[in-house]
Amino acid sequence: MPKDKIAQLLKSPQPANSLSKVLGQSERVKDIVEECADDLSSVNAGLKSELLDGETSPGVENALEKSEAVEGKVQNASEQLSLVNMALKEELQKRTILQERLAAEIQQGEKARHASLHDPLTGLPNRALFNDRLEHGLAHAKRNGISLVVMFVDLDDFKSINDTHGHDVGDIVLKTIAGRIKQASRDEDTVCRHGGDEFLYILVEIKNERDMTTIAEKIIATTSAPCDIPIRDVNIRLVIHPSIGIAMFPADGTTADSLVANADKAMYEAKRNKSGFSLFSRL
Ligand SMILES: Nc1nc2c(ncn2[C@@H]2O[C@H](COP(=O)(O)OP(=O)(O)OP(=O)(O)O)[C@@H](O)[C@H]2O)c(=O)[nH]1
Repeated sequence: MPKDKIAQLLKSPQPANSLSKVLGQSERVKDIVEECADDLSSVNAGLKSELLDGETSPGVENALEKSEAVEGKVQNASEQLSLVNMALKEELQKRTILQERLAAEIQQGEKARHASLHDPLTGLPNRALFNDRLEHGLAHAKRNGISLVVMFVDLDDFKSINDTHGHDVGDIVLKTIAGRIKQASRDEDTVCRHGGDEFLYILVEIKNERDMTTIAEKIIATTSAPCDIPIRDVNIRLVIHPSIGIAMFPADGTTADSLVANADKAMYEAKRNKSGFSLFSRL
């Protein structure tokens, strides 16, 4: 279901709420009618006892007949109202169940949408969402004549962590590093898990090479901070270094594919040289 439709559904007055208001009003009317029936009943009982005592004026018998007829009608109305209110209650229950089901389905749809666009291990956007954001970012950059940067981040010797300490420790390291890079990024930028130990980072409106360098150094610093991981009563300290390749729109590529491919090439250069990061424009 489209997002705006879901928002509209959630904002619109809940049908069960308005029905519950109607039911409340109807219950109050029923109470009043029942009160009237009781009042009439006691008036009529008084009139009857006067008739039996023979202390009546000539019109009383007539009045009692009419009043008893009204009492019957009011009682009937009260019974009818009881039936109406019972039907309203049933309808209210049905609508409440439907509303709950709809809310659960909307929530499930949202969860499925989130799962299809995010990496289950790190919670970061996945490749599909990254591609979408990159296409949008490029369209925006082209329209406004501004820059956009793609950074390709790959962890060095990550395989040895899995091999030495096991896959579970490798997973904790990936989650930790993902969280750190995400925390170091600006809200308007996108960090995604490209797969394995690779992350992609889209930065918008980077003004110059010095800014790119500063950000790359920040990612290296946050990634390389020691990871303390408790396993089976011992604490192990791991230090992971990244290699980062940087490609900038429009100088290093004008399409999503070319920017990612060129950032990847620059990353390999950084890995080869053990330089931390490398700019595609300098290869
Ligand atoms: N724990 C864990 N490991 C993963 C996951 N996905 C991929 N890997 C492992 O990540 C490792 C990636 O290794 P590579 O990038 O090929 O090699 P590397 O050791 O990092 O070496 P360089 O990249 O050359 O520095 C492989 O051993 C994969 O099995 C994951 O979700 N969890």
